[in-house]
Amino acid sequence: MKTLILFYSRTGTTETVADALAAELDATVARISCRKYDGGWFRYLLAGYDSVKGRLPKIEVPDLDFRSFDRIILGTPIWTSYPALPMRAFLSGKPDLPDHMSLFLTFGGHSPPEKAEEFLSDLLPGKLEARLNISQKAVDAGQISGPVAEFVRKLGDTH
Ligand SMILES: Cc1cc2nc3c(=O)[nH]c(=O)nc-3n(C[C@H](O)[C@H](O)[C@H](O)COP(=O)(O)O)c2cc1C
Repeated sequence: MKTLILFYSRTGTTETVADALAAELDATVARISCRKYDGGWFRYLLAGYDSVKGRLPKIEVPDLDFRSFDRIILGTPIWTSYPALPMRAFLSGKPDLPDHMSLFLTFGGHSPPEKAEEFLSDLLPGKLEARLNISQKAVDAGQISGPVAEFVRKLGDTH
């Protein structure tokens, strides 16, 4: 099964999970970039401010034919209880995505991930096949192999 993992990551946490999933699934990994929020504290504050306002930024998306993949797994951090703006900007462009979509979120821990999950799933066609929420603390502590294995198992159950 040809799998794409498409993620946004400002500080590397979501990227770590993307790489771990890619290794398990033999998947292609691609990154959505957004220069506006790259950097230190000022960019962090700007990201938070824009997120509260719902101000979608300009992003760079890899030039890929998304329909050529059997399934896509989207990965994003949570910002102000919502999916990070670069992922929201990507989906608001109504990309032509396959029916088999899954999702993973990373978060700092001060908000439950369900709201961001529902927000994203409303922007996607069809039902999500598998979901994974993982805290930055777990990623930093290297405690992701269990949740990653569980997510991969769920994906396997759907095909
Ligand atoms: C602007 C901004 C807002 C955030 N808001 C939340 C939040 O509402 N709830 C939460 O649990 N974590 C929040 N976080 C923490 C991130 O979700 C967490 O650190 C994430 O793992 C970072 O992923 P990354 O390293 O891939 O960018 C926020 C981070 C940023 C930069």
